[in-house]
Amino acid sequence: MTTKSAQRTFPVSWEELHRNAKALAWRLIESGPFTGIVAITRGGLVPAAIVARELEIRLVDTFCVATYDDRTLGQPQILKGIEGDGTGLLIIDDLVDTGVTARLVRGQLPKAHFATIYAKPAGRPLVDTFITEVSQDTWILFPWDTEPQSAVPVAKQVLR
Ligand SMILES: O=P(O)(O)OC[C@H]1O[C@H](OP(=O)(O)OP(=O)(O)O)[C@H](O)[C@@H]1O
Ligand SMILES: Nc1nc2[nH]cnc2c(=O)[nH]1
Ligand SMILES: [Mg+2]
Repeated sequence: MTTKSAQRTFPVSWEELHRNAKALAWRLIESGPFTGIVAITRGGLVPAAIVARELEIRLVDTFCVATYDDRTLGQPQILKGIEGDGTGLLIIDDLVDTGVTARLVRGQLPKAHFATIYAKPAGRPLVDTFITEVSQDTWILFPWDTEPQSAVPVAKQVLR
């Protein structure tokens, strides 16, 4: 999704992220066992760490791909892939939006199980397991991309 079409933001706290990643682990129990986890960098790193802890999987690798520059969708660039067809592997990313990243990774690892915490409608058919669906015009703000700052008082925000 590009900046122009994103109309609302959905901030996610560390606590919420942790809770949702644990919920994902619970759901994935039925789809395993998995021989290892592949985190899609960078967004999949934190969710993959939590799922690896919950599923007691110590073999964790990365599939390094860059699709967005800030909020602008581009051509996905593979910086590091994974050998093989993905048999027995669990791929974790933070979300699917347009599905461009997921389509690329699935093409490389067709036998792997693909899981995300969040899914938007366009990317949803590309994910095997996810926890929360958000609308296509929502931009999810992850805790690693945000910092607390002073908020403008409500009275000052009201147009008179
Ligand atoms: O379904 P799509 O439209 O492909 O969007 C989803 C991808 O976009 C983000 O990654 P990004 O390329 O921004 O890199 P990052 O994970 O390093 O932040 C996100 O982490 C997913 O990997
Ligand atoms: N942080 C973030 N990255 C994205 N990449 C594609 N869609 C999104 C989104 O909604 N939030
Ligand atoms: Mg990513």
